[in-house]
Amino acid sequence: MPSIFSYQSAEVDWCEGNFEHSTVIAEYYNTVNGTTLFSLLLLTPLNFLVLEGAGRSFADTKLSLLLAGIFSMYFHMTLSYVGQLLDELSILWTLAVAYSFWYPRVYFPRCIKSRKHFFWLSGVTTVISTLMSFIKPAFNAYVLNCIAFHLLYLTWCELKKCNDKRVHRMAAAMVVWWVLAISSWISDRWLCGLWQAINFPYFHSFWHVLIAMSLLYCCPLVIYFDVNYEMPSFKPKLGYWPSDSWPVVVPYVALEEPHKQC
Ligand SMILES: CCCCCCCC/C=C\CCCCCCCC(=O)N[C@@H](CO)[C@H](O)/C=C/CCCCCCCCCCCCC
Ligand SMILES: [Ca+2]
Ligand SMILES: [Zn+2]
Repeated sequence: MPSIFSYQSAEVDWCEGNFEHSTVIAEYYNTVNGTTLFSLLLLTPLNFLVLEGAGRSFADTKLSLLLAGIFSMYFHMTLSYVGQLLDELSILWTLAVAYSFWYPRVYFPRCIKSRKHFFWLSGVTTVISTLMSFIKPAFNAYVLNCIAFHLLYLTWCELKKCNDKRVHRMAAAMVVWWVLAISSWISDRWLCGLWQAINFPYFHSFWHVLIAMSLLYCCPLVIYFDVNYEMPSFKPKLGYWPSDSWPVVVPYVALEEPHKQC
């Protein structure tokens, strides 16, 4: 019986052929583009600096994003059962951390009276989901992807209340990247025979880059809404570095000076 750490002991094997470019790395392009995912995920916490400047710390969110990137690379390198679980559980816990810290109070269920209570609710749900993850890891990835639909719904609710064109533009970019990402993920899962027939089984590696792009737009947006709710004396502003008109840009959120209270 193979060890849970051994190569190819995972329940899932992505469309890309194994060990075609290296004897150590099972899925070469998925791992390499996992590195891109990792690098882009490293860029997202730069947005948190503005909040740290305003006296809040987000070490947990940054750490969990970092771990998600590292475990994704380990999973594709080994295709081991442990790699698969680490990959999925790190995403689950990143989502749990993000929900605990960033979920706007106005959307709390009625029975939840404070962020501390919501924190406990997220914690208990995540621990139960973690235990259930061991039952059928291949199914977990579908459940994790469904959480994006809830994020889409929340974005929609927020956009209805917001007239700032920059916010609508950033949300549109986030959704476009996500649609491209999820299409790549699904097509790798469901149409692998077709991609192998045309010798192009690389859609999962595209997913890595595309979902990271979506998160790059998602982070400033989440912080924008959070500042509006939690720090009403500050005015958040969305922008693009180095400039709006460049073809390749890094989205960011900035805080304008607090309004003077007289
Ligand atoms: C201000 C901070 C807010 C941050 C909120 C964002 C929360 C980010 C949560 C998770 C990070 C995801 C990192 C992606 C790692 C992908 C690794 C991977 O590819 N794993 C696959 C196997 O290699 C696995 O099959 C994938 C499973 C599904 C992952 C689903 C992730 C959902 C992330 C939701 C992103 C929302 C983007 C906006 C949607 C409108
Ligand atoms: Ca494979
Ligand atoms: Zn992957």
